Amino acid sequence: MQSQQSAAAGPSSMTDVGIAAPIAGPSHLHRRKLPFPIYEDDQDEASLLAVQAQLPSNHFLAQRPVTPPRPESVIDAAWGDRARPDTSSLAAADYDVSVLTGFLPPEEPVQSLRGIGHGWDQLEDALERVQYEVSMIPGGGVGKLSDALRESLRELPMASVEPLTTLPLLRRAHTLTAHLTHFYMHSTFPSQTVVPACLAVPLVQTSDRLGLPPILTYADTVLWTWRLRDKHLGLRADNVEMTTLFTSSSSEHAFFALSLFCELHGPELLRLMSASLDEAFFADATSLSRISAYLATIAHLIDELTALMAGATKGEFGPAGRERISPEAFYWEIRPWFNGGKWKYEGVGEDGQDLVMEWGGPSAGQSTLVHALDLFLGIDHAPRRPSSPTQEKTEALATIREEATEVAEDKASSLHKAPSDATFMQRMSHYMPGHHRAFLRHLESLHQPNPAAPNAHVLPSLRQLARRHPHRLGPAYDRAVQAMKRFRDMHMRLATVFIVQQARREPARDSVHWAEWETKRVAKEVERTNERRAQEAAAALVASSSSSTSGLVSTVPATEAVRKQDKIAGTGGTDLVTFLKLCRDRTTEAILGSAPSAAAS
Ligand code: HEM
Repeated sequence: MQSQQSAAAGPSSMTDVGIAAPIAGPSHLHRRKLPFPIYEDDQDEASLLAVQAQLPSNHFLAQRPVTPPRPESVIDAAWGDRARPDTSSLAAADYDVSVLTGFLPPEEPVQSLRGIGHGWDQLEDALERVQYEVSMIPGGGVGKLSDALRESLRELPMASVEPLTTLPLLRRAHTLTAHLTHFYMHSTFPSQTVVPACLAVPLVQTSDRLGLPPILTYADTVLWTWRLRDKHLGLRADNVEMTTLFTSSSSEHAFFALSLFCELHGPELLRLMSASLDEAFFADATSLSRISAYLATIAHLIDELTALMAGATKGEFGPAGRERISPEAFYWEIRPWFNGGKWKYEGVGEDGQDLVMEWGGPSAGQSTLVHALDLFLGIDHAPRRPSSPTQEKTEALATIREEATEVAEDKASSLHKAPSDATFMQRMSHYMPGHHRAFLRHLESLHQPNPAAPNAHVLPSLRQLARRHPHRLGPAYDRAVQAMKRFRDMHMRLATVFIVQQARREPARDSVHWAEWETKRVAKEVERTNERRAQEAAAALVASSSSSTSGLVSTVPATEAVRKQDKIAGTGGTDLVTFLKLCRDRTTEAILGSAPSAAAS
């Protein structure tokens, strides 16, 4: 285990932060002399940053939240010291990552805060009541909670964070208050816009201690929301079940279990990454062949994640191949509970004033595991330099227009806008627990010069090594990146089946979404009719005027509202198809072309 101070000084690999590598590796050889000069990447970072700064805020990379991340300084240092001894894993407390469970907590999450007092019993009771009521409402219950239950949520006691002295207790408190908040906000349709103080205050306080935003996150719905069926068998796919659901349906259970099963691959992936970085330190012939072998296993494990997702599109995944997520239930009944939004949080300001914040809902895009793989392989999601002056001009114009809209919107609220230079992946990292975000930062820092020790060796990234040794390492590197590309190809298919296709289908007539869907359908119908009439009129005009050569064929422009409605947003609020395709394309770009199948895949 490593202290925060020495981690900041820049340890040479993940092993240094406590991700001990049980895989036979040469960590005892760390004193060997470096056999190569420091490799310089040829990217012009300054001009890339300049381009990032121009991104319009509705760009896919400027994905929600628009509320800036909460500063790390809000994490109470005194509390941190008290909580640290409780991270009783073999991994570094600094990063809350375990060799045995990866980004999942090393022990079964706390299932309930009953008995710790200070109002938490009432919150647990309320969760049980609301889960029961929703489970009895056909169609998922979004927007259909009884007034009495909604009222009772508003009148809960203000739970105190005082007894939450350990990470496991805080995790449960966040999961509990975030779920209750989403139950309350989506209890009506349209949703509520004010988070009552009894939910907002403990949610914000636990969020600040965990380095999370005050909204439901991937950590609340996957990482911290499981229990073991048999306590003696330990954490494995056939011995785990999800808890704290919205609809209690088997589809919702399967949806979260899918991500959990992916996370179960975390420990092995992290060990292999760690061992590879240890070897990268030397990069001699032996090390390169070891890294190649590790990369082959990494590619195989990524393919297992892809296979899990392939099973999900067929409705058969999991240990017994029987897990099934109904795409309709996911889209119309489960997913609406996750939605974030621009909400007023009562009483959470420094002087107890209300604050308006806007956050997106949970998404597996917040999985630290996938971000770590991208960082490890050097798959770069940062915005690229515009390829032509015209494109640059278009982006600049879009920025100006966006800024004008933002100014108008800002007048109406106390909302702060996020800087537009953050990439989607960076933004998603603000939805990760603070420790995991710090882990990613640490991974990045491994390959950057340490200002405190300017003459110290900078560890080459795997990509840099593969470029330096195209014959020895290139093919293995490319195969791992190709595995990530297959993962993203399959993920796009998943998003198509579960979101794009469902958005085109009619919801159930008794669903709260039906009226909205019908309005949109009618608007589209009107638009199509108008376009057809305009074309017919133009054609008639051309036919009747033999002298006309100008071909004045025009169409009535579609209304902006309809166009906006046509955009299908992701669970975290992105323009889905464009965004996921771009993530896939960035992965393809990382392929060096060394593997035999590189060109073909
Ligand atoms: C039915 C299952 C799934 C659906 C419908 C789905 C949908 C989406 C959507 C809509 C996005 C766009 C970003 C957003 O708006 O949040 C996204 C992003 C993402 N999802 Fe999923 N997802 C599913 C399962 C998974 C699983 C199992 C993983 C793996 C842990 C995963 C990993 C990611 C990642 C890493 C991103 C960021 C984009 C990228 O890196 O390619 N998703 N997902």
